Amino acid sequence: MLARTTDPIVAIATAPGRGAVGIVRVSGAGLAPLIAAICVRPLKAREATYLPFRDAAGEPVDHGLAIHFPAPHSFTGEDVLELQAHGGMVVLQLLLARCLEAANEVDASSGRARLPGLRLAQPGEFSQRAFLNGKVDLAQAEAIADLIDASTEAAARSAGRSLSGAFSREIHGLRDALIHLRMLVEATLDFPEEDIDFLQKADAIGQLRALQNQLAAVQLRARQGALLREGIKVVIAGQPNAGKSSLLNALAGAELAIVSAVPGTTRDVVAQTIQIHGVPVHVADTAGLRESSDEVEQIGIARAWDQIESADAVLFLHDLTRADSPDYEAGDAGILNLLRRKLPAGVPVLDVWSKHDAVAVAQQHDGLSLSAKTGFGIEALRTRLLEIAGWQAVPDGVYLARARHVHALARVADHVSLAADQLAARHPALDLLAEELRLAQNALNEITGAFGADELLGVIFSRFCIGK
Ligand SMILES: Nc1nc2c(c(=O)[nH]1)N(C=O)[C@@H](CNc1ccc(C(=O)N[C@@H](CCC(=O)O)C(=O)O)cc1)CN2
Ligand SMILES: Nc1nc2c(ncn2[C@@H]2O[C@H](COP(=O)(O)OP(=O)(O)OP(=O)(O)O)[C@@H](O)[C@H]2O)c(=O)[nH]1
Repeated sequence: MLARTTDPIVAIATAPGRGAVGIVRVSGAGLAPLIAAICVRPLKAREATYLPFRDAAGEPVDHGLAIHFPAPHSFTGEDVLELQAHGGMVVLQLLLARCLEAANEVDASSGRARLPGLRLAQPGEFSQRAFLNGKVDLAQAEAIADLIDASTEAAARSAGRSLSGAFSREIHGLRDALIHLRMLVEATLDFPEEDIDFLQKADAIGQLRALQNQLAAVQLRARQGALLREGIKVVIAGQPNAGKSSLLNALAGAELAIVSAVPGTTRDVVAQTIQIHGVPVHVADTAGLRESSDEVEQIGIARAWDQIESADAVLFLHDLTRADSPDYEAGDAGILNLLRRKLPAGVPVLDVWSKHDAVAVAQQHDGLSLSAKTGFGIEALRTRLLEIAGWQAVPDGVYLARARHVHALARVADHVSLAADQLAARHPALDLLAEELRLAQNALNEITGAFGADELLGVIFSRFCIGK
């Protein structure tokens, strides 16, 4: 875990490797003495200045652009210095080392180190400071990481939406509605002579219902967003030669796994992430399941079972060309039995009939028939996978939410629903009602990272006159 500190920090901000430009970024308080040591000229606030970056002997390490963002108007809210140099790893390492060295040099005018305590930043530390200094809330800070990690364009777009605060604004809207309700309930508690009529007059039930609708809409979008971020894991399983590797290749549109008529070709797991309408689907091709005396094949089969046990969905392949052989069918039935026993409840197993092109008369089977060779049925499978994933296109787009947000929202919904039960009761227990609403707000606050009960008190006292 990242501890909360205010030491000055430095890091290479750009990706490792070669690039046209690379950036070394420093954040902390009072960077002026450091800037004076490295930059040959003073820097104007938030203005790029082209100059040599000097080493201890005054020799240029590189020529580049330096920008000083004085606090609080920077990414972190602290003083930030950016050295935008040429993007070679050695150059950037030299600049990084130069920053650490210059920080420890004694400044002639003050007799102190130029930037005492400058150290390498830990992962996420710049963003953590942006959060601690109120530049972004927790959901936005997470969106920065998600934007960088986005594996599909849809995921990147929705992370961008969260970063700009669209998700946080929805959470704030819910929070305001909750605070308003709590205010009514707490006032009723504090001034018992107002009793339950007061809640009725204020249409507390109507307000709670509106809140529930609003919450359901946010939950839907957050769930879809979490799906875009995390995707689902689909495992292709079946007997040897069923066409598993061919199906993976057809879905991926590339020759990833070896296809051959020799049963037992695939040994290791071959995994590939494909996109279906922007949803990342992590597909794993596995070794054909059968009794085997081959040691390597046994290891492959054990790995196949490991994959199956962590799947969100299993595609079970049946070879149509062998479907009328009783032995083959008995083999499939046996594996399916085992599969259902090993899989956690709720994980769907989709029966997929392969090699549709190779049979003269297409028999009717439950499930999906397809041909990896001709592509027949592949689109239908992709659509089916999206359904299994629970994907729904949401108008106005989704926010790139995390499982954490989805869980927090579910807890909010639970508490709000318990509050609704109380309110609907003939004799509502106001203290329980107030407590459920308080817990709902706490769960909401976990999403944006806003805590503090004073917030609520502030609102109550600003709107209610105690003398009333
Ligand atoms: N060169 C560079 N590019 C970058 C970053 C960076 O740190 N350096 N970023 C790093 O992630 C992102 C941009 N994030 C930033 C967020 C806020 C401020 C900033 O100066 N905020 C001030 C002023 C805002 C304003 O003028 O409106 C502030 O919040 O007060 C800068 C970068 C992406 N591009
Ligand atoms: N006609 C036809 N043949 C197919 C199709 N899919 C796979 N095959 C053939 O079936 C054989 C086995 O295919 P693979 O994809 O290697 O099967 P697998 O299930 O991965 O096999 P193992 O690695 O042994 O578990 C190969 O000869 C493929 O060419 C298809 O859609 N149509």
